[in-house]
Formats: sequence, structure tokens, C-alpha cells
Amino acid sequence: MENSATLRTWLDDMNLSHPLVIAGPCSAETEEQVLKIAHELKGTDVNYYRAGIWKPRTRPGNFEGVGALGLKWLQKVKEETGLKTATEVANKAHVELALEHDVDLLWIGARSTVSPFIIQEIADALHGTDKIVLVKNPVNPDLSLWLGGIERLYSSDIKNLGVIHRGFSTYEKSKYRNNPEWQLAIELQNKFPDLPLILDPSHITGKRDMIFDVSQTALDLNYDGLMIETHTDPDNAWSDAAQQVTPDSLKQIMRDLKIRKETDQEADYNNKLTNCRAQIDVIDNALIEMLGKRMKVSDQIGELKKQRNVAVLQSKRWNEILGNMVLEGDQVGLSEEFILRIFKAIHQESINHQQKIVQQ
Ligand SMILES: O=C(O)C(=O)C[C@]1(C(=O)O)C=C[C@@H](O)C=C1
Repeated sequence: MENSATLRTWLDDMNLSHPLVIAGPCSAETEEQVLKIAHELKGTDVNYYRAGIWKPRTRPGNFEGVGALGLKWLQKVKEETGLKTATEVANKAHVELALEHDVDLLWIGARSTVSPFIIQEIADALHGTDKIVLVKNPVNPDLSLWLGGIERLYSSDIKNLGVIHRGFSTYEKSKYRNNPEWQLAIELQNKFPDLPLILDPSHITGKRDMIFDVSQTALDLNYDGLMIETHTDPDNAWSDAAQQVTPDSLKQIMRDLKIRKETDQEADYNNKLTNCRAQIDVIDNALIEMLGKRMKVSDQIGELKKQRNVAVLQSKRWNEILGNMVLEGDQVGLSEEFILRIFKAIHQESINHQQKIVQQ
């Protein structure tokens, strides 16, 4: 699959003056709840009304969705409010039922994207559909698996495609429910700049008060849309209570978000930008030259270690370097996280070089 401007035709055809918005409860609970929320979202920026019908929970024993009955409620939403509808599908039976009930947008969840068998089953069941199909990132930060999901759908003649970034599981606890790992989504944008990219800040943050900031970051990074879980009584929601916002909060979030344009033609802006980019090019070249020089010195150390039969890894020295660099970085406004990431990568390259030398 190649990038092509036609990948975003379905989105461009909507002619929106704001990011695409998919909103609605995490789960459809009752007919009354589904309709009440939908009526409150009618006439807002919301383009698609979402509700989970089948809920894949991490452990059994929790509410696992109302099942096909909820699809009838989504049909009512469409009749009563004119909102288009969206739900998650995780197998062939779900797809068939969702199509039967004329759901407009289907998404594939993170736990399904990890399994090429499931994705293929869904792709076969959706073959040739003109419905919109969005693929959430897999739970683990694996770009090829994510792209593989899209490619399977594309090969099954499904043309209205897009991706949803919902963050990645980590063993270590962080302030996010699912770590955003923005660089992965940026890499995906670089490969497929025209594939619509939607953020799911609800699953990334797990907390409603963080949703605005994460959504703004996404718009700063040129995302095309947001999927935000919305409930009239979030605290008593049957699933994911902490991350749902009320329809009023959603409207406020949409009012406060700053929508960025992709670029600007204004002359002064363009002159200044060109000048800064020329400086960045010079600095990037100098960085590469310095890194090359550093590796040459590391090669010399490798030769010395080979002669004296000394181990490549020298943890004490390495920890000293890391500690010093974190302090130096702090002086020039570079975060500890960045310094650790970059120096760990440099160290790994240095070790790879030396290993080749000592093993010769
Ligand atoms: O100081 C050394 O012994 C090195 O080989 C250099 C270096 C580095 O790249 O800075 C590489 C490997 C060691 O684990 C420690 C440091």
C-alpha cells in the first residue's frame, strides 16, 4: 500500500471547519442512556456518535456490553438526531450485525489489531464496503503491526480508511493509562501523510482532566480528528467512568482547542521559517559529524579492549557519563527523559561497534 491523496477523500468530502469528532459513551448501557447522550450531542461539532456494544475487557466478570440489542438503539439515534453512528467490531459476527444495522463507521480495537488472524477475518467480512473503517493502534508499540492491519483492510478493497491512536500499554506505571509514544504516530504520519489520523485521548489519559491537553498536543501535531468518550453521568458509567466527559465539557473542550493549519503562505513567516530551517540543517550535519567522530574514538577503545581481552560493557564509566549528561542537558533546557533516550542509543551503537571489533 502506498500513500495517496485519495486516502483522505472521505474526510475531505465532509468539508469540516474543525477536526472530525467522534463522541458518545464508552458503552451503550440502556436505550434511554444512549438516546439521552445523543440528543445532547446533536447540533454540536460531533460528526459520529460512538457507543461500544461489545466490550473487550481485560479480565472477565466486568460489564461486557449489551450486545446486538444496542445496535437497534444506534439506529434510533440516527433516526432521531441525524447523527451518524460508530461502533467497535472484533469478529465476523460483529461486522455482519453492524452492517445489517447500517452503522456508518466501524473501528477495530487495540486488542484486535495485535492479531493478524482477527484483522483478516474482519477484512474479509467487510470486503468492498464503503463504510469508514478505522484501526486503533495495537496495545504494544509496534508500527508494522498497526500498518499491517491497515494493509489487510486496503487489500480487501476497503477504501475509506483511517487510524486511531489510543496509546500503548506499559509495564511501568506512568501518568497515562496508555502511553502516547507520539513518535510512533509521527512515523506513521511520515509514511502515510494522507491517511486520516484520529486521537483517542480518553484511552491515552484514562482521566478526564487530562483530555484537553493531550487533544491540543494532537492538533499541534496535525491530527485530523478526536474520539472522546462522552456520558451524561460519567461517574456512574458502567465502564471507564474516570475517563468520560459530559456533553457540556466536550463542547467546552471543542471551543477551547486551538485548531492549527497545516501551513501558511505569509511572506514574513516563510522567510523566517526558511532561515531557521537552514540553521537546523547546519546543526544536524554537525551532530552527525560529531557522532561519527565519537564512534571512531569508541573503535579505538574497542581495539585496546581486544588486545587486553577486556569486556566491552563498562557500567561504572557508563553511569558516570549518563549522570553528567543529565546535568549538562538540564543546563540547556533538555529533559532527563530525552538525554537518557539519546545517550542510551549512542551507547548501544558504541557497544555494537566495539563488539564487531573484539569478535574479529
Ligand atoms: O569507556 C569505555 O570503556 C568505552 O568503551 C566507551 C563507552 C562509550 O561509548 O562511552 C562504551 C562502552 C562502555 O560501556 C562505556 C562507555
